[in-house]
Amino acid sequence: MTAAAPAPLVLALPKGRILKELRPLLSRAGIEPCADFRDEDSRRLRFETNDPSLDVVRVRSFDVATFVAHGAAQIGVCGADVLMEFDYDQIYAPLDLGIGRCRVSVAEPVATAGQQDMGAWSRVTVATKYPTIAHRHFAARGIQAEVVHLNGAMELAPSLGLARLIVDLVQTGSTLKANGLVESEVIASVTSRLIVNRTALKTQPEAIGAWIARFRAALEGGSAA
Ligand SMILES: Nc1ncnc2c1ncn2[C@@H]1O[C@H](COP(=O)(O)OP(=O)(O)OP(=O)(O)O)[C@@H](O)[C@H]1O
Ligand SMILES: O=P(O)(O)OC[C@H]1O[C@H](OP(=O)(O)OP(=O)(O)O)[C@H](O)[C@@H]1O
Repeated sequence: MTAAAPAPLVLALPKGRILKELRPLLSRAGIEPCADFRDEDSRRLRFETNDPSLDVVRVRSFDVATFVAHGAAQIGVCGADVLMEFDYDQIYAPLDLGIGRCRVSVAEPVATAGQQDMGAWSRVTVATKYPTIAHRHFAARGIQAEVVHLNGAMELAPSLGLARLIVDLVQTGSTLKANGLVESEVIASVTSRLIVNRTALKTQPEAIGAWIARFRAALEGGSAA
């Protein structure tokens, strides 16, 4: 009797902007998801690849970290912003993929920028989808952040009286500008990372180590397939 093939490893990929930038790197790493993966209308969430030992799942960027932290996916790609927000100890991030380059910043209305001394504040209202990062950032300055948790369109919050400041991602700055805001402080630089589940890496070091090596080779410009 032949032994059953081991279950494929699961690679969690974020839908949205990172995925677009990631496609060439996936190809260089020799990963070709099945045709449905490219079909944005497909309702499938899990896809086979050209390698029977690897399946891909397509989830929201924040959820990539959750799937990998819990070992539901063994490997993933997500932004350093997401890793900072959750700080999961089960996640090991061995590679900076150099894509999804942006920063997590504080922004405020351009009309009142620089007019107030933040050092004198004890509290501030902040709209963000990064409550932990915001709390930590302002706490380090002795300011208690009262966070209004939004999932998008943070830029509307100051003008509509929801919060004084926002903490959000900035790349070109055009979203801030279009909404009358200005970047006042950079909290951290962000790129996307390859992440792996620590337990999976311990129990399947060869298989997962080989995928890390393939991504590393792909980054260095060679084809790893
Ligand atoms: N303007 C940007 N420029 C570069 N990278 C960005 C930018 N905005 C977000 N990112 C990176 O892409 C990741 C996903 O972005 P975001 O949370 O906006 O999701 P999305 O691509 O809009 O898709 P979804 O909201 O459906 O998950 C972020 O965690 C961040 O690392
Ligand atoms: O500095 P910029 O180049 O303007 O980029 C910044 C914008 O990009 C991200 O939003 P995204 O486009 O992903 O929309 P969403 O967060 O509403 O999904 C981020 O939340 C900012 O709104």
